[in-house]
Amino acid sequence: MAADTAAPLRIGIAGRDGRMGRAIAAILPEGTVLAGGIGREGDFAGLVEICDVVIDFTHATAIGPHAGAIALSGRPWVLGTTGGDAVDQARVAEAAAHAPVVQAANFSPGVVLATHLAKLMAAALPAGSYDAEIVEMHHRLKRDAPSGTALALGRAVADGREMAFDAVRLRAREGETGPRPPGGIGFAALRGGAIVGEHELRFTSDTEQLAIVHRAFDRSVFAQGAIRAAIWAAGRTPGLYGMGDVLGLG
Ligand SMILES: NC(=O)C1=CN([C@@H]2O[C@H](COP(=O)(O)OP(=O)(O)OC[C@H]3O[C@@H](n4cnc5c(N)ncnc54)[C@H](OP(=O)(O)O)[C@@H]3O)[C@@H](O)[C@H]2O)C=CC1
Ligand SMILES: O=C(O)C1=N[C@H](C(=O)O)C[C@H](O)C1
Repeated sequence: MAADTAAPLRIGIAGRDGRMGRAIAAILPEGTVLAGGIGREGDFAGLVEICDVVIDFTHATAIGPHAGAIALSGRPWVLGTTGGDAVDQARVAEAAAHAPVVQAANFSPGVVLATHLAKLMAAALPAGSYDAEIVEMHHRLKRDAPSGTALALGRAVADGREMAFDAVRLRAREGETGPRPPGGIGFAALRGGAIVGEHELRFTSDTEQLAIVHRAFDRSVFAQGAIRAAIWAAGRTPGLYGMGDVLGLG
């Protein structure tokens, strides 16, 4: 008997009752079904078992344990959680050796393009004369800073300049900071109200400034991207993918 090709894609949401989990559940399209969802006390490995793909918007402390469960199951994982460290990222990479993993600090198409532009601009504007600074603003409940998107933009600038990001990243300024180190990439994180997500990358020289600005007006822009990534990831071979892959941009 032929396989039932009309079976809906079973999507699980880790962080189901959070801001992003609710935004995703609200717009799941035809051809998909919400198979389950969990909060912080939930059984992630159990959720993975009953789904074709898991979308994960939770907290940085969950990245490592969730990556372990994904590696064991081989199930596709769409990871939007930010705030993880290098150890978490190593666990994500390990999971991606066993399962298709789509990871993005920001699932909006505008940010995919902004990140690409950031790299091109950084390659064109000499680091010695154009100072790169990234300003982000988010709602008052955001827990990590700088945002994952701000860090991704910073990495793109470092890539464009062929520098190691950790070597040029400038951390928070306070007190007697001394002059700005040449070639550094600075960050400022603002928090307030219900702002969904704003990012601005500025290249400033002695005589001019060039900037890219992205503003998300509604979480549905991230939710749509994450759902698109989930549909794309189902049935893929293991690997660590980004939204550029999902959108066919490489
Ligand atoms: N990549 C992107 O495009 C975007 C990424 N994000 C990122 O997604 C994450 C979630 O954001 P948001 O939805 O606003 O956050 P919320 O605080 O609104 O929701 C977080 C959800 O995760 C659950 N949770 C909290 N701590 C843990 C834990 N230790 N283990 C497992 N689950 C946990 C919560 O459970 P409970 O319901 O039990 O409290 C809740 O359901 C953040 O890292 C944020 O930066 C956000 C927007 C877009
Ligand atoms: O926590 C948020 O809200 C957001 N987090 C992501 C990030 O840290 O970059 C993406 C978006 O800016 C909203």
